Amino acid sequence: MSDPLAPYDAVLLLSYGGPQGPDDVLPFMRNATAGRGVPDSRLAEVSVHYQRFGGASPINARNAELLEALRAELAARGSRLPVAIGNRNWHPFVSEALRGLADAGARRVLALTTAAYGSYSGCRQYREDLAGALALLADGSDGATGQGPQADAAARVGGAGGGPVGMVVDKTRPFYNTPGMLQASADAIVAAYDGLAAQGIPAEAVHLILVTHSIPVAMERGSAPDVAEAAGATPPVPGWPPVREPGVAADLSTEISYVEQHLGLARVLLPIVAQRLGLDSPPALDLAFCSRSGPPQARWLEPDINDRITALAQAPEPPGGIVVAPIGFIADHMEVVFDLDTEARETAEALAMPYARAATAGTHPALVASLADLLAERAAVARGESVVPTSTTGAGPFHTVCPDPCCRPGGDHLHAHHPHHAARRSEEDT
Ligand SMILES: CC1=C(CCC(=O)O)c2cc3nc(cc4[nH]c(cc5[nH]c(cc1n2)c(C)c5CCC(=O)O)c(CCC(=O)O)c4C)C(CCC(=O)O)=C3C
Ligand SMILES: [Fe+2]
Repeated sequence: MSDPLAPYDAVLLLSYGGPQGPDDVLPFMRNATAGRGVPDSRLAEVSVHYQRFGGASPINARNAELLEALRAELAARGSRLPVAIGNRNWHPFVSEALRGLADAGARRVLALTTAAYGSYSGCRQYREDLAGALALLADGSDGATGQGPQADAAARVGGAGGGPVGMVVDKTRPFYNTPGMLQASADAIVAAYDGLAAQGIPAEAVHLILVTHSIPVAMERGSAPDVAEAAGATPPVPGWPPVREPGVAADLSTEISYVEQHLGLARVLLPIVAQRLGLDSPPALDLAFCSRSGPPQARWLEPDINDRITALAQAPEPPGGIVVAPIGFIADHMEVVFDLDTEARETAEALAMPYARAATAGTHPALVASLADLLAERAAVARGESVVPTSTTGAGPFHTVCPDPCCRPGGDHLHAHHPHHAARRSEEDT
């Protein structure tokens, strides 16, 4: 009997990676910042965050839990495919994971990222990581030589297999718009409100702030620039039929930017939260950002979560408490345990503002089920079946291969194929 995920013969969970001990912190930070214009001062500052946690990022344990939950879910659905984890910036690197799968006989791998939203960082860059790892595998050099983090990985894999391998890897689409993300986010926010209610703060008095990772403004623009125009279509509307022909990358009319993806989730999430808490109207839509990086002169998405908390606390009628919900992350990794549980909490405490941080989705069964559905959806596409992707928001991105205009890093790379747009945008920037 064929596997429900056929034609794939392995699954790869693609993630960011994090140090496993104090000695890993500096080399990990060098990998994470290499060639990305992150100043040494920021590298040093973030290294201290990791050392505060004994040099080990919680991302490794959280990803191990997700891997186990996903394995169990796929097994329960009758799949026998091996599931491995491969990271961009630390062991096991993508090249190490693919070599392991190849040595076990895999040749057609389906990759799923731990990034829920599409942008260069969360989408195209993972495809670049896969391409780099596959190039090493194809000439067998992953066991010996190479460049950058993958090469470092390769040097340590040494001879596990070593020979050239031809392998194909496909990737699933971003999954912020799946039912599992919606349900896990709603459950977590309701639980955080309940925590404040137990301290005597009624839901009506609470202000909800949704939080995600800041990215450069240029990367936000590159995440879905002028895609409606590129497709010759009207902008995305709820209920747009997101039908995709087998083998065709995307319906460009449903491609929306990184920020718009968060707002799309928020618009379906807030009424559910209100209903479950018995509120007369949904909480105000308030999206803030954490973990700003990059050089000081670069523009990143704002407001920063700390600035937002300060502004609320100093408003004429401050809320009775705040719930901070990190919908941008699916697990409690460093951005969550440091930037939110440590820094933002201190900001709130200094202003005597009651603070509750909503849980991340983690291994919420609804999320794990949606991730398994996503793999099944992509496998059906690979088999040539016509598939209507599930979307709680009515919009994408649904692509599994970035259409040319989307998921661009921004900056000089933005609009490389649209010089007239580049000119217009640089005017806007000045
Ligand atoms: C959109 C996005 C996600 C969410 C999607 C996804 O999950 O992929 C994400 C996740 C993560 N980011 C992480 C860690 C870091 N991110 C950095 C730097 C950067 N992140 C960026 C964006 C994102 N990052 C960007 C545009 C940069 C600037 C440099 C560059 O363009 O790459 C740096 C460098 C130092 C700094 O400046 O902070 C570090 C150490 C960890 C691991 C945490 C742990 O160890 O527990 C995770 C899950
Ligand atoms: Fe993409």
